[in-house]
Amino acid sequence: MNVELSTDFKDKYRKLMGERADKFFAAIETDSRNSFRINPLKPNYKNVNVDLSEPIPYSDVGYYGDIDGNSIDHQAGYLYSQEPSAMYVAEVLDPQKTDKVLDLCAAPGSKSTYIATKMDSQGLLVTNEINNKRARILSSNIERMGITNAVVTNNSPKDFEKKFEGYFDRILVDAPCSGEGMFRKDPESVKYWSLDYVEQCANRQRHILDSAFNLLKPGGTLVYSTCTFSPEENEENIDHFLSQHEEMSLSEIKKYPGMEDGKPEWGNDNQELTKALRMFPDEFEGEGHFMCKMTKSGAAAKNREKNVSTGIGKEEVKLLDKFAKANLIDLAENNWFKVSDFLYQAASLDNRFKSLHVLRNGLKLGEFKKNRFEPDIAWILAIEPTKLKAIYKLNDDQFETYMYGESIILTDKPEFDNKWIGLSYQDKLFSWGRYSNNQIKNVYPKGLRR
Ligand SMILES: C[S@@+](CC[C@H](N)C(=O)[O-])C[C@H]1O[C@@H](n2cnc3c(N)ncnc32)[C@H](O)[C@@H]1O
Repeated sequence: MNVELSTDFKDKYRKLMGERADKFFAAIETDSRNSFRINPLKPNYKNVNVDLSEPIPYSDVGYYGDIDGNSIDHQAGYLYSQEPSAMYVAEVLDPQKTDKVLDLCAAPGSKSTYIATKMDSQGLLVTNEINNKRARILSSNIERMGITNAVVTNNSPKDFEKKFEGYFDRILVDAPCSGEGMFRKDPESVKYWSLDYVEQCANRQRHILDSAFNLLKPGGTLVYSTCTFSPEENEENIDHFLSQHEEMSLSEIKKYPGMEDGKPEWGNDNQELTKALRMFPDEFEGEGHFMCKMTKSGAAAKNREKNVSTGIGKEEVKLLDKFAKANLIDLAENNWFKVSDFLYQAASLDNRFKSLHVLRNGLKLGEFKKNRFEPDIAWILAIEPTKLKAIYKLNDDQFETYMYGESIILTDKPEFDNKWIGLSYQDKLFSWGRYSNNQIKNVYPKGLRR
């Protein structure tokens, strides 16, 4: 790996790290180790074509190794690529199944998707990204992983303050940062780095943290993380934040071998900062990271939720019923919610979400078209296979054909005669197929085809 560290960077860290600096610079020059997660939200989730012999010690779902982004395992949401250090953030946040969780800086979604699996897709996960293009990538990752408890929003942290004061039990601020910890994974990022850039990032992070404070319930938990080494963006910022908000205090984080304490000497000599956690690549098998966990004191006020109306008319219920009778074993009403012609199983019906730019609220079931209902890819990626009347198992050639956008011609008459069937490959549901006249018509979204 060829990482050209600037003189400013080297001088700064020589001063901060003393004798350790050369070992630290050398580690940034070495290759990083890849890792990935399996997805317990999927049926038979350990049935994947990857080596699971090297588990990551602090994660039930993380493994060292490489994955193929074009494989069925990836395409059907059984795998998610995430580097080892970043995996620990969701473990530190420790979301519970009844929590309302906010991931404030969430794209592309590696931490949100981990959080959702830890919540078993229950409770509420609001996953937000300020940048629209990145928010859409976040939304597609939420879909691929079969997550049903997430509201995906595209807002600035400030936008939340209007309606969501004291709303969330747990908040993650995985802050936009100078990315020093990612230099060896993404050597291009070295080019954007400067001493001024670090200052700009630190300033932006202070604003995001202040919003998070406003949105956190008394008694709630806030996790702050960055993938950078700079004291300004880590210990200094947290020391400043604690001095501004006396209700907030740091909590201990369990440290595994190679993980280090936060550095009080880098944060105004605040000894509480030893409770924070640092990962440096010369001591830890992962990229550079900082994490800390804080609690807000006080008792939570009663949360009065006002629900929106679901917006579904009698005609639409009939169309859905017709679809369900023909293609499903059963369909129980569950938070149905209509947005223009699209039907969702909402993650939240709380009226307050009207004030935000919501890209996805829960599970997108499908679309009402003229006289019919058509199911969405999101639904097949989240559905329990036993709920479908028919699943057609594609062979290797048929899978290739389908991924290239073509229909499947059946030579024998199949056992099913319903129109919408689940398609699986290597026992993983990945798409709907529309059956008629001995053909399975291709309905795989164009953006996902090869
Ligand atoms: C470190 S990345 C998040 C990575 C993500 N948590 C994950 O694990 O996949 C930080 C994100 O913050 C977003 N961001 C940039 N400026 C922001 C701001 N002022 N407020 C909130 N988020 C911002 C960036 O677009 C970026 O997607």
